Amino acid sequence: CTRYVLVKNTSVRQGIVDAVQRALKDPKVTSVVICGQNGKFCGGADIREFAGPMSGPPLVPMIHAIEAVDKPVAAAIEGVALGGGLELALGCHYRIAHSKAVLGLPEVTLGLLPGAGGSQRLPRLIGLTAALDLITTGRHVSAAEALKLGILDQVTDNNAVDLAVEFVRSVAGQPLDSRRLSTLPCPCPPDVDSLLDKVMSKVRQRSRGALAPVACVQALRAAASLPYAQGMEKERELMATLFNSGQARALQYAFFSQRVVGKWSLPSGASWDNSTARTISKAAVIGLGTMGRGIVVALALTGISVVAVETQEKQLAEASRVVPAMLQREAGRRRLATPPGVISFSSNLQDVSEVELVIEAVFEDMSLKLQVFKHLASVCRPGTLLCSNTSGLDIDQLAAVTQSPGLVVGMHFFAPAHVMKLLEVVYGPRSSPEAVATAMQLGKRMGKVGVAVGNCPGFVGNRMLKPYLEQANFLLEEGATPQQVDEALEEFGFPMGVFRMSDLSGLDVGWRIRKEAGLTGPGVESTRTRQGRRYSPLPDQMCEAGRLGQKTGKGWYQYDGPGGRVARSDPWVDIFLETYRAEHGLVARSITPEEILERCLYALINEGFNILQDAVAAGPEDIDAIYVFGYGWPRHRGGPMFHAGQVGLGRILERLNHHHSHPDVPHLKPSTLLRRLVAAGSPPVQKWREFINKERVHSQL
Ligand SMILES: CCC[C@H](O)CC(=O)SCCNC(=O)CCNC(=O)[C@H](O)C(C)(C)COP(=O)([O-])OP(=O)([O-])OC[C@H]1O[C@@H](n2cnc3c(N)ncnc32)[C@H](O)[C@@H]1OP(=O)([O-])[O-]
Repeated sequence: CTRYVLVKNTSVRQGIVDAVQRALKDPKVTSVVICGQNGKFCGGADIREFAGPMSGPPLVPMIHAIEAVDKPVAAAIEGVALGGGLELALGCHYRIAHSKAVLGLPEVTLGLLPGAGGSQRLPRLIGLTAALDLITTGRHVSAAEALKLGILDQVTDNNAVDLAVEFVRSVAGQPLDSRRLSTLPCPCPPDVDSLLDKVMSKVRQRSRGALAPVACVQALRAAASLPYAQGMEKERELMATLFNSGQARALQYAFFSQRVVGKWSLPSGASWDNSTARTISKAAVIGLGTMGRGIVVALALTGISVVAVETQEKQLAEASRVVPAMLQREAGRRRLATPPGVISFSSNLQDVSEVELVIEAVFEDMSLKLQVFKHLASVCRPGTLLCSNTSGLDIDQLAAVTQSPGLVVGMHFFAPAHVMKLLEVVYGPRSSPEAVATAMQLGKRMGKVGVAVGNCPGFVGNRMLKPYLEQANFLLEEGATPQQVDEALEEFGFPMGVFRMSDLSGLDVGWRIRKEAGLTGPGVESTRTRQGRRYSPLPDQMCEAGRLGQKTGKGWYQYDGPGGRVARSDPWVDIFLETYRAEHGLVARSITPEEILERCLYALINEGFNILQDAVAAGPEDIDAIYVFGYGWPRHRGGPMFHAGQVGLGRILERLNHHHSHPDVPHLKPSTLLRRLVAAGSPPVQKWREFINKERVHSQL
């Protein structure tokens, strides 16, 4: 057994082909081990190669050639064997892995299917049922699970390559027929058709218009019912369709966006690679409402010691009971043996004096937050980082009441905070790079997708949501029903339409904010114009009627009672809307799903362009990651800014101009950046950052 070293990513395929051929010809070689370099087997195909023509030997014949070799070939898996990497390992006769290795076929998450024989070999190895689960979800499995499933032959805590060498030597000369997966039948349960139908309907329901999960089931149906060669033909056909789809491009863009946002930069020039983060081991959370409790759990799961402070005794008692159970549950879900962090509960703000970082999570009220920040500034030791979990208040105003405004940032979590992936890290004009770096690193430790954003009302996510919600309300005024609006958005791919979502989160949240902004409340006239802009008082009137959403059993829909989850249309709402229109002299018209999507989505996208123009987000990827990870934007549509590029910037501009010129919809004034991008020939989304920077230098924005 001779070791051949395979070099460099771009030449990996050629390297494997050459090495296997040499091994075949060399009579001294009795067996072969394929391994990776630097402790990593293979993360799969290079996704960046998908944009252009593929060079080098193609993967499928290469894997067939390995499988056909008449000397035993083992894959020694360290680190990862994902996608094409696992498919390569499935072409080997044996698979030996290190206990920390991770395996999977995540192609579905990139809008593809395992297109190098994975959809045909894996079910032949582990059976149709288990293969359906792995391939349609794309989930990663540990070496221990892979061993149990039968993907691996052996797992070791020691050197996997050494074990694989020893192993293949021991089996040299033994027959290999039963080890060539392409020659085996696919183990299926007796009711195979009903299983496939069930999985297909589950996948269709879960994926909301995504093509890849459906194609994965089709490929597995072929594995279950056709000989290997015909199954491969089906895999090839399905892969060709997916490969050229807009969805695959969107999902691959989303994969890279998630990584781009980690490489944050601030307008000052500070960035991830020139700023140092502090390592936090002791933190505090102030306020143990829903958000505070989730944040405590998210911190404790990283192993950080947390002081959890709540001044209201009743709330504190409840949190002390509920939070440890939440932690236990979440640790179980993440398969952590014991919850690592230590939590101490307190009603005394003085107890945060020794921590390195505080996250304030009290009620969304500026005067209350200012009070807490003043108190923290006097209690905490100098140098403590002070963070606010605000969803849109001014970070700079909070920083101004502390001695070290550079150490203040926003950390905007999304409910439930221990589950949702998004974290907006909000920097004010005085926030130091160190504070931003620390918050971003802390987010990463918590498993979040952190996005650094500038300080403005609503930051990025909620600022874009405002015009989207406004348009949804205007559509009700003009003749749509909540169901029509929600159905159009859900058909687009959102898990929930805007009105269902509003019922879930509570209509009173926005009501309180509008009251604070002087837009509604006692003494404010009930007109359709407020502060010089079109305004819909519909949601305020719903709140005034006590319809706050699911918690009151009634909102835009009716529910089985307070806390009910199943939304049913409510004739009360229809009468309410008719009465409202009559009072304001509005004549209901028929509104198409296309108009609903244009009005809601293009309003949101237009605000995204304004945000880029104002440098509140560093690039379109930041906005897209925020919407995919925090606002339910369908991942297979990339994100709002990517979607704008797919639709065509010229088309978006034309439709915004059209709606803007409508006398009753004066809100949709196209952003200057959008106009300039269209004038510049609508460059692809990957070029916008560069374009914006150039425009800024030439003072065009
Ligand atoms: C015929 C077709 C056959 C086949 O069925 C198709 C496939 O295999 S489809 C593929 C199926 N495979 C997958 O879907 C696996 C996708 N990859 C992963 O899940 C994780 O990256 C991995 C677990 C491997 C490492 O996680 P980690 O340690 O946290 O590290 P990280 O995530 O931060 O990445 C580090 C850097 O590597 C980059 N990069 C990574 N992978 C790829 C790639 N495949 N390509 C290109 N680039 C890739 C990544 O962008 C980043 O670049 P940068 O410039 O430094 O920002």
